[in-house]
Amino acid sequence: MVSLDIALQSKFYANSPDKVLGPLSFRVSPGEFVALVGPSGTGKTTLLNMIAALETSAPGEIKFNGAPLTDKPDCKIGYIFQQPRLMPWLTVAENLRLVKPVANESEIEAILIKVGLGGKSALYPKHLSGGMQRRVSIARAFLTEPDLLLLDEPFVSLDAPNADNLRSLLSELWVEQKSTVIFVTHDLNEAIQLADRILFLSAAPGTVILDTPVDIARPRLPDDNRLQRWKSDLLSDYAGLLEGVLSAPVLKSVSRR
Ligand SMILES: Nc1ncnc2c1ncn2[C@@H]1O[C@H](COP(=O)(O)OP(=O)(O)OP(=O)(O)O)[C@@H](O)[C@H]1O
Repeated sequence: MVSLDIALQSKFYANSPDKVLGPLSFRVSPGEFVALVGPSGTGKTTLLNMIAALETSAPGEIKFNGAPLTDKPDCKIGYIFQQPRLMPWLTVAENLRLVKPVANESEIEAILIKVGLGGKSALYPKHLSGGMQRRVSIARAFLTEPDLLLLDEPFVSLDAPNADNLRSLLSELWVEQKSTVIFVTHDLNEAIQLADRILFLSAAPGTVILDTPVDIARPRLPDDNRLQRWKSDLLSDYAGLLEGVLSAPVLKSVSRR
């Protein structure tokens, strides 16, 4: 588990004059599950990439346990992308070993059993359904027991039962491993179900316009009335503030649910 401190004035890409992010300042405590919700193009993926050192940041803008991020962060980071990104020419076990070459067969099988894929280690991605491939990507992230887990809309475009199953699986693994989590989503219901705290980002350039704890005791099931009540209260308390965020095209369907 790590704490994460973000303090950045601005983020630009070299090939564009437009500011993507900033100013942005927040802290994530060890073991905390934070959801980032915001309109499309507000820099959420950019921020995750900066935290994972896949994108440049200035010295001191990102700190793990109070220490500035370096090219090789000295904490284990798991990253689950929108698409599973499995190597099609490698088996399930070989895909998992990409992140942990020393993992032995029983370790691989143990994590596959946890994600409901026991006995599937020798299969190739093309033999798996879309939902199963996402399970492999979750197994790959948790195999390293990450201190910090970054998730970028991992359940988008899945059918509702599959997405529900994978959210439960994510919650179980998080409770077990207690990684610090940053979860990007467009789905407010999903954020409320999973997160300890939600940060709402403005339209680009992304800044935090609302930082709210989700004070609902766990476990939280998707059809739990407390989630809907909490959402209604949030939307009535902060209607004006969140209007821009929740009326963005990609979020419209969510706020109607
Ligand atoms: N490598 C890059 N070079 C230049 N501009 C980029 C690059 N990557 C992203 N951008 C731009 O930065 C802005 C933020 O993109 P980003 O993908 O971080 O937003 P996002 O909030 O994750 O969007 P979405 O919710 O649609 O996934 C966009 O305008 C995008 O076009």
